[in-house]
Amino acid sequence: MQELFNAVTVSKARALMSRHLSLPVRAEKMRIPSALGHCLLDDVTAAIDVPGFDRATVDGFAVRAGDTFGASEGMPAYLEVAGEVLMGQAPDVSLEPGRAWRIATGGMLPTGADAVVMVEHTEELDERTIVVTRPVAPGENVIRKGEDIEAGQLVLSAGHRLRPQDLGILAAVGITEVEVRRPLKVGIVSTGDEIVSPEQTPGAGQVRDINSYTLYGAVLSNGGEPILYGIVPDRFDLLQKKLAQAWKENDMVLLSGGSSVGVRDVADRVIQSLGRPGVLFHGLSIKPGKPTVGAVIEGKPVFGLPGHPVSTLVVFELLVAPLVRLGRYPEEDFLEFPLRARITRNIRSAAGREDYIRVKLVLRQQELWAEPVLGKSGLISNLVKADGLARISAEKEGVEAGETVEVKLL
Ligand SMILES: Nc1nc2c(c(=O)[nH]1)N[C@H]1C(S)=C(S)[C@@H](COP(=O)(O)OP(=O)(O)OC[C@H]3O[C@@H](n4cnc5c(N)ncnc54)[C@H](O)[C@@H]3O)O[C@H]1N2
Ligand code: MOO
Repeated sequence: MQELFNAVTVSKARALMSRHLSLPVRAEKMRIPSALGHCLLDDVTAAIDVPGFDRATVDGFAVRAGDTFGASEGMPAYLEVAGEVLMGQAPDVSLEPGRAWRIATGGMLPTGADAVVMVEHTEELDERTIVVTRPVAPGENVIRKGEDIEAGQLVLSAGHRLRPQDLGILAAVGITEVEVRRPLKVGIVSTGDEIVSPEQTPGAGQVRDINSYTLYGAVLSNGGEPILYGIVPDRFDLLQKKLAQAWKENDMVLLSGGSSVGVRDVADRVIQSLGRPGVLFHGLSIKPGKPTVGAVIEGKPVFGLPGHPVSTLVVFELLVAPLVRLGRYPEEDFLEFPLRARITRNIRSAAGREDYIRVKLVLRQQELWAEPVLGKSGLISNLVKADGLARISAEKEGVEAGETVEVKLL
């Protein structure tokens, strides 16, 4: 059979693209709540200890641990209640031996105290005396000064994408504004004489534009700024004009449809006409997603993604998402398919081609199983049913039921 594409592997495609890519790094100052999902440009170092003092992790009594050693129900330790720690204030006197201070969770330990006895392990004999029925070790029920974060410590590294807990640590060290990488602008174009916008009622032979919207969502959820350029008929001149505009106005361009080898598939030639070095590969040795065009035009990536909705999104995950997220492809050892699940049925694949199977994840007897969602790559419902993508490597001719596969959540 005639081979229509000169297909390359995903890693070869990445290497070809990387050689010519030059995505800009633009800085933007952002207040911490809105910086969520953005990438830090600089390392963040703590200027202070967090917490700035030893604090209780339980409600009870601040004590010298030594005063409780050997305490038991039968032989409790007797301690004099000398004061009460007020929240948000430093105790004004230190704790003398044989004494205890009432303290609430989060309160500051008086100097001299090195542990907290839980209120459940005490009994109040009278206003001023407690008995302690269990010993505490030094440091027990206490978060020590600097235990969370030490002054001078690196708390977040440059390039890190901010998650909810990262906003929390920035707040903890008093950094309310950070420099982040401004989202890359990604132009999205759909092509096809049969494609109409979702507002329109499709006539015979027409279908609504799906890919513009899945790609929009995919760019946004990877931290990019998507811009829709609408639907262009399969005509070289019209497509060239639209792509040239999208290329000029963005850092990256995604075209979906027209990437195969049919008479109306003009993606390859149009992209090639935009500038240098141009198309770097046409064809990926994967399924679905084979008819993919990858190009770089003066440092900016331009992709011709296959028109089938599943294929578009699979190729986006493999080749576009890392660029939107990081501005480059990750190192070889980066875990892109971090989950491991057992496949519920036999799946055949051809050697020499990576297969990406849509899967639903199910828990069976505490084990994670991946149930293939079967169906053609032209079916969007197929992707909606799936929780993730399972990868079958190029060396394999399939997987057998029960075999472990690598999965990435979608
Ligand atoms: N002779 C061959 N034919 C095809 C091959 C092949 O190797 N030899 N590959 C098939 C595969 S695999 C795919 S994937 C498609 C890719 O085709 P194109 O990228 O050229 O895309 P189109 O032909 O324009 O469209 C394919 C399909 O997808 C629908 N489509 C396109 N854009 C959208 C959109 N924005 N929203 C919803 N649906 C869209 C389009 O109507 C077609 O049904 O080629 C196979 N053919
Ligand atoms: O490779 Mo196609 O991209 O199966 O639908």
